[in-house]
Amino acid sequence: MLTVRGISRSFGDHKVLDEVSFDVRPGRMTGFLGANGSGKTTTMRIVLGVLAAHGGTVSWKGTEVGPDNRPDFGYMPEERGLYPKMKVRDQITWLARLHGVDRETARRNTDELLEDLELTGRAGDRLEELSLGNQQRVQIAAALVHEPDVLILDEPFSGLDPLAVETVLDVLRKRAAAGVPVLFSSHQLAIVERLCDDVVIISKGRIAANGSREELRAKHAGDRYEIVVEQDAGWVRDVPGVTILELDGPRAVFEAAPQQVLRAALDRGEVRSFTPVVPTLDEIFKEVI
Ligand SMILES: Nc1ncnc2c1ncn2[C@@H]1O[C@H](COP(=O)(O)OP(=O)(O)OP(=O)(O)O)[C@@H](O)[C@H]1O
Repeated sequence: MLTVRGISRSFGDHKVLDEVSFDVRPGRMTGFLGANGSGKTTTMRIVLGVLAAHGGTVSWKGTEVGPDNRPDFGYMPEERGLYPKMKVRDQITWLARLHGVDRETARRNTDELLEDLELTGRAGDRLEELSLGNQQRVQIAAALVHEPDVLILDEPFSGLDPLAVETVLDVLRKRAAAGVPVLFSSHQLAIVERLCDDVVIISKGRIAANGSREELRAKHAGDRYEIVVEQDAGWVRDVPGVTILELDGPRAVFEAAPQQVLRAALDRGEVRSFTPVVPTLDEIFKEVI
């Protein structure tokens, strides 16, 4: 497990990170969410050791990370930094070799990744000849080719079309399933909602929410319900203690007094459905930041 504890960092007088703590668990995809400038990239750079913290620790498998025991990170930076003139396959293989991977493994890993990322047909093209979305896939291959212990990806899904998102997702899930902790930032909440096991939300340099997707949903669920009956549901507003949030013919969304509403509904006729309303990640995000 990768453990971040009490990380702080300032730039001049500006405190950008204030006691940031969270875990990235092996075998799980952890989404790192926050508004622009909330401190995601700064946190990732400190985790990677390319930027110093002014307080706090990063630990890997229970031991504080230092120059001697840094795990092998696969990093996809926000500023994509590959060579535009170099051919795709040569570039990925070369990056693997830079990480100390032997020639044969480097070639094999490169070809497997290009296949998984549906780039085999572009392997001999220069990077600059590819569309931006395909260049993005090459960046992902570059982060993964040396079989890193931990994956840290800054906005890996930005600029990808929905099919490309699925392709990249499959590749990342495969790594997570093999036991690699995967931390990635994203502004695309719908994607995070669908694919993340764990979610960390940062706001103005502080952790605003943190936990498994289900834990967060349950924690922020409140006392909200949806009922669908046969006839008009307007009577729900007369049930004592109830606050109506939405009313649309036979459907009502309301807060509080669920048992009273259900009883009153059954007295009147058939109940088509009655469910607690679980908040979306989008709603949780807006609530906590
Ligand atoms: N090298 C630096 N010098 C001064 N300020 C910096 C530096 N790096 C980051 N900052 C400031 O730290 C804050 C957090 O920036 P950071 O890049 O970590 O945010 P982010 O959450 O990754 O944002 P985005 O979603 O826009 O990528 C911002 O106010 C930024 O201006």
